[in-house]
Amino acid sequence: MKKIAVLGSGSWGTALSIVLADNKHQVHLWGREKEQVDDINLNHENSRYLPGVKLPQSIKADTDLTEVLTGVDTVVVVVPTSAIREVLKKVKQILTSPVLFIHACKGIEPGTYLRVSEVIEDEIPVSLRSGVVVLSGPSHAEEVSLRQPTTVTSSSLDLRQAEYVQDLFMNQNFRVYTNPDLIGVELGGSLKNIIAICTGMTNGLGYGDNAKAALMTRGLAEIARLGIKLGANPITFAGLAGLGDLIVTCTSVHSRNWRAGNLLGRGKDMETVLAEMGMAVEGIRTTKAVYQLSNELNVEMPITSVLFQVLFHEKSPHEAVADLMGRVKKHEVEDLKL
Ligand SMILES: NC(=O)c1ccc[n+]([C@@H]2O[C@H](COP(=O)([O-])OP(=O)(O)OC[C@H]3O[C@@H](n4cnc5c(N)ncnc54)[C@H](O)[C@@H]3O)[C@@H](O)[C@H]2O)c1
Ligand SMILES: O=P(O)(O)OC[C@H](O)CO
Repeated sequence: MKKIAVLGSGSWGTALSIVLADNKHQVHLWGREKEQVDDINLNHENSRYLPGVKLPQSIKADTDLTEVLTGVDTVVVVVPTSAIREVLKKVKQILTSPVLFIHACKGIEPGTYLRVSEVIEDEIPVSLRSGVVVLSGPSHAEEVSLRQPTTVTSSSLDLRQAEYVQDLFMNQNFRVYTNPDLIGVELGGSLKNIIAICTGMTNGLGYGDNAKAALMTRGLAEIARLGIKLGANPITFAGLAGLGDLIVTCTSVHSRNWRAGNLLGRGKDMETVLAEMGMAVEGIRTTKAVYQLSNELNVEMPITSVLFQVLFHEKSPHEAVADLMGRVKKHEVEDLKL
């Protein structure tokens, strides 16, 4: 049994805490909202993010970050990527000895184009980290919290640390594979959100499964194209952190990215959509980062590019579809550049 700090008491931080508590680890969950922390401690529920789910009584929540970090050597970071730096800056003020950072976030930082493991390395001095591991894959918090069968991937530059994380989380409902391709695993988990917004949007426009399959397939081609350029192993995109997560996010009503896209497709504006969601929609920031990065690297990403125009330059979803369908003719496989 280990004492583990989980930073972020939203949907995914809470669901991962359930997995760790089921594995008999002592979970100390940090949340910034007192109301939520009290709900977890007193009612053993997180009714704002996972209504109706009973949490193991062993999970203790706290708003005091120092308290949560005391005596731990393993820290799971599960806040939206927009909050990562802010949280890490607080963490490094508190730590006095190195900890293993596990992150379960899916996004790319606009401006720097850094993956979350790179943001951790950027913010946390070597003297305060013993390693960085990502846990990613097709996993909706709503299903994990009900202990439904789920498979994910643990990845790190140090395979032994990925295996350590595999052992921490793995149980009969939650199967964890390892993959040494940190770049591919982080990119797969982040970039699928862009495509999920698009599939939600086409559903919102009234289009069906043909459009969804087209976006997922051609979306995977452009994810792989950028990934290969950045040094990822192309095979990773056929695995859990690639195709697996693309499927689960593009086809599920649980997905916040899909739902946000769906509302946009139904004609709602971005401000209304974000207010209605009230949860992290990672794909929006990631679209901006990836659009800019792909332009800098001269990697063709037509789906990301039209979504960027919809999200940030008021292109209508109808026009975006017309742009994609009216592109010059192409060879399919040659276009993959694998
Ligand atoms: N929800 C899922 O099913 C799921 C699955 C896999 C990965 N993820 C990833 O996990 C990450 C977190 O997503 P989530 O679903 O838990 O989001 P969420 O919207 O459900 O919850 C976000 C949590 O972060 C907290 N937060 C926001 N800004 C903060 C800040 N500055 N300081 C401290 N806390 C802050 C919020 O209070 C909230 O508790 C995202 O990168 C997401 O892509 C989510
Ligand atoms: O709800 P989403 O769209 O953030 O997706 C959640 C997970 O990333 C699915 O694996």
